[in-house]
Amino acid sequence: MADGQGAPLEQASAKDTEWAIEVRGLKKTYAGTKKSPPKEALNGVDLLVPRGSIFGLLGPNGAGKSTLINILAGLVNKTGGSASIWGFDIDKNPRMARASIGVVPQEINADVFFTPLEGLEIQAGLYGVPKAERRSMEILKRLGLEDKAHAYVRMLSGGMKRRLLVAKAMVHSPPVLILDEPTAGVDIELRKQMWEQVLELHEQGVTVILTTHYLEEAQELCDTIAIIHQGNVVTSQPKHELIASLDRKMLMIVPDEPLENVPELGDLCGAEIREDGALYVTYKPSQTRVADILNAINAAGIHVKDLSTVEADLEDVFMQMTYGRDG
Ligand SMILES: Nc1ncnc2c1ncn2[C@@H]1O[C@H](COP(=O)(O)OP(=O)(O)OP(=O)(O)O)[C@@H](O)[C@H]1O
Repeated sequence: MADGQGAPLEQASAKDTEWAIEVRGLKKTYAGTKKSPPKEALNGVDLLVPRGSIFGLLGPNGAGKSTLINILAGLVNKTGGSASIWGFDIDKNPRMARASIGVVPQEINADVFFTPLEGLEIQAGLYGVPKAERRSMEILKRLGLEDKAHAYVRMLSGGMKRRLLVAKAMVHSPPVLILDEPTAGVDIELRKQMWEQVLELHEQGVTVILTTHYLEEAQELCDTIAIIHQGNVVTSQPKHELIASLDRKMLMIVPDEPLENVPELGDLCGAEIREDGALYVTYKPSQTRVADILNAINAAGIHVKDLSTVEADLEDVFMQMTYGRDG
């Protein structure tokens, strides 16, 4: 919890670092039981989260994301390796490390006995934030809950309850906020609202780390992405570099007459015909020029009516980095 010194975190940072989170060789093995063997959930994870980023932590079910978050939040003990939050090592300086991070959990476990304002005040007390320094109303305002400050929590909508969880994670003004599946099971409208909140927090200088199963969410929000798979980080880089590294682009070619057979294009690219008779071509931009594909299509006697390119997206990367590795 907070160290009670009231020192701004920027000044108090244990060492000058550009990283919000620095994880090296992190390991976690859950003890086995009579029925199940020990489980290696993290096998030596290295992860650097730049300050000021919106960082997406992706991975299939059971990859180890929650384990990693829970170690950072001080809820699970690591088996090996090291982790620092805002320059504070979680072993050497656990209080400052914990004061530097806010975690918004997956489940809505809103406390029905308190109003949002009371809930925030209690949370601030738990973190040792002195009364004079509490900003509960300001935080509620920031999250659009000002007029619900004195409402019964059970009367809040699902979206408001989620925002209240974010507010609670912010009471001690942590520079790093982790959102665990912030939009799981919410409708599109609420998801968009949540995205706006995340972007606003980011604009206010908060480093945001989020886990999500919605790849379009990571694509929309995050500037940096790590993919974790079977307890290892398989990639961690700026989103655009990650997508470019896939070296895969698609072309949609609409011919004058719908095609019935795939034309002979050699090994320039992969091609398939869509239901409407258009040709869908996949190629590696590092090896093949679009002009060569078009020449081959012309040579096959196909007249092109329309042409569009389709960029690879995070989903393609994710599939290659995770399921493409299995087996
Ligand atoms: N308390 C525990 N005891 C034993 N094994 C556990 C425990 N918690 C998690 N595991 C196992 O560790 C592995 C990683 O789990 P973790 O919850 O970190 O994955 P995750 O990436 O968060 O998955 P999800 O996306 O489904 O939440 C899984 O195989 C899981 O079954």
